[in-house]
Amino acid sequence: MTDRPLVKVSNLSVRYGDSDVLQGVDLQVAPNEIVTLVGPNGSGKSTLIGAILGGVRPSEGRVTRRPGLRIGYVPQRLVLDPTLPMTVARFLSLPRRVPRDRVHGALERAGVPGIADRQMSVLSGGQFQRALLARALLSTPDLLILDEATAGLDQPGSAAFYERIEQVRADTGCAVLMVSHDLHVVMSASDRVICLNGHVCCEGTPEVVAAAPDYRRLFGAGTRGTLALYRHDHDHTHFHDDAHTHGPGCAHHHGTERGATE
Ligand SMILES: Nc1ncnc2c1ncn2[C@@H]1O[C@H](COP(=O)(O)OP(=O)(O)OP(=O)(O)O)[C@@H](O)[C@H]1O
Repeated sequence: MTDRPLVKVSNLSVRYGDSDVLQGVDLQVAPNEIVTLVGPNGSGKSTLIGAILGGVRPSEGRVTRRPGLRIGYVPQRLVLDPTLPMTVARFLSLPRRVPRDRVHGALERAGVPGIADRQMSVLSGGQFQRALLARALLSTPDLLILDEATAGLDQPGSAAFYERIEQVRADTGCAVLMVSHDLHVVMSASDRVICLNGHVCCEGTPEVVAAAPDYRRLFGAGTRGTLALYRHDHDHTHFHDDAHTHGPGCAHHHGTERGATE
């Protein structure tokens, strides 16, 4: 296959002190796919992202990035001093000066073309997150990584943000790896969902994961309605019941299930 993975995580374990936060995690992100990581609080999602970004050291296993891979990262939050005057354009030009037309191009791609001269401190939550998205897009990433990028947005705001992410993927061809708590909202925008709880509990298309016993055990069964509510464009014609799931304590997973969202 020519579609060499952008990132390959192999048998990754991370330990903090004597606590195993991640155990035997395998994961790949292929070019152009949208992969969503879900999992309860403390299940190791940010740690896994940190290992992929290179800031968290594995205690076992490894992370392989395709040579020359450009990653754009959108953090969960960024706290700026509200008394510090800073326009969006200037924020995008930190730490390196970026030509004005590239700033405008990135803001347009992020869905907020008109905010370049506004102060960062007056942006709405959704605009602020899009400014962060625009900043991540400046490097024309092959892989966009978002860690709970919609924290603080309401559900319609989150849904709009994820639609924009899909648009960015369509326009630029980048792959997307995102962490989200907004399971119901985000799942319809994902090619593949990976449910993490220290290990990979289950993975597959959104439908497969939503139906998986491990997912339902972790998040309850009442998600289908909302999942359906935020579905858009994707024409899923069938449901599977054969999720790639594993019982609690299982530290490995099989191949991935793809293709239902094409
Ligand atoms: N630098 C660190 N030192 C020690 N323990 C840490 C460190 N970073 C994370 N942990 C612990 O590792 C576990 C996993 O944390 P992590 O932030 O990866 O989970 P998460 O799934 O992203 O959680 P959340 O959904 O709440 O953001 C938690 O118990 C956390 O306290």
